[in-house]
Amino acid sequence: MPVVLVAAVALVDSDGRILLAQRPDGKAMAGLWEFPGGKIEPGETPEAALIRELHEELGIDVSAACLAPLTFASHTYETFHLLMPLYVCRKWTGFVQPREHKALKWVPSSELADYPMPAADLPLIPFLRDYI
Ligand SMILES: Nc1nc2c([nH]c(=O)n2[C@@H]2O[C@H](COP(=O)(O)OP(=O)(O)OP(=O)(O)O)[C@@H](O)[C@H]2O)c(=O)[nH]1
Ligand SMILES: [Mg+2]
Repeated sequence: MPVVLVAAVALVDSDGRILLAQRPDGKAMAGLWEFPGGKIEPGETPEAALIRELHEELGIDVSAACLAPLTFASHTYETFHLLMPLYVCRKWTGFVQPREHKALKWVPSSELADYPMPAADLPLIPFLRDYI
C-alpha cells in the first residue's frame, strides 16, 4: 500500500476562523470539507508544496516562515495510506478565492465538527480547537 504525502494548512483569519474548502464533484471524496493543500511532489518540501498549492487553489501567496507546524494525520484509506502534516498560517497576501474547490467557508473552530470531512481529518479537529 503506497504512503501518500499531502501537505495541508489551517488558514486562520483575524477573527480566529479557519478556512475549509469543499472538494469538487468528480474528485475522490467529493463534497467533503478539507483543509487546503495537496500532494507533495517528488523532491518537493512540504512547505514548497503548500506554497504552490495555496497559489493554485486559492490564489494567495504565503511564505515558508509563516507556516507553523501544528500536528499531522496518519490514516489508512482503502487504497493508500495518507501521511499529512497540518500547518497553521495567519499571514498571506491576496484574497482567498475558490479556484479549484466547490466552495470555501470561514468556520469558527467550535463549529468544525459540523462539516463533513475526510476520515483522516477527524482527529485534527481537537488540536485546532485547543490551538486557536
Ligand atoms: N488537501 C487535503 N487533502 C486531504 C485532506 N484530508 C484527506 O484525507 N485528504 C486527501 O489527501 C489527498 C490529497 O489530494 P488532492 O486531491 O487534494 O491533491 P492535489 O490537490 O495535489 O490534487 P490533484 O491530485 O488532483 O492534482 C486526497 O486523497 C484527499 O482526499 C485535507 O484535509 N486536505
Ligand atoms: Mg488539493
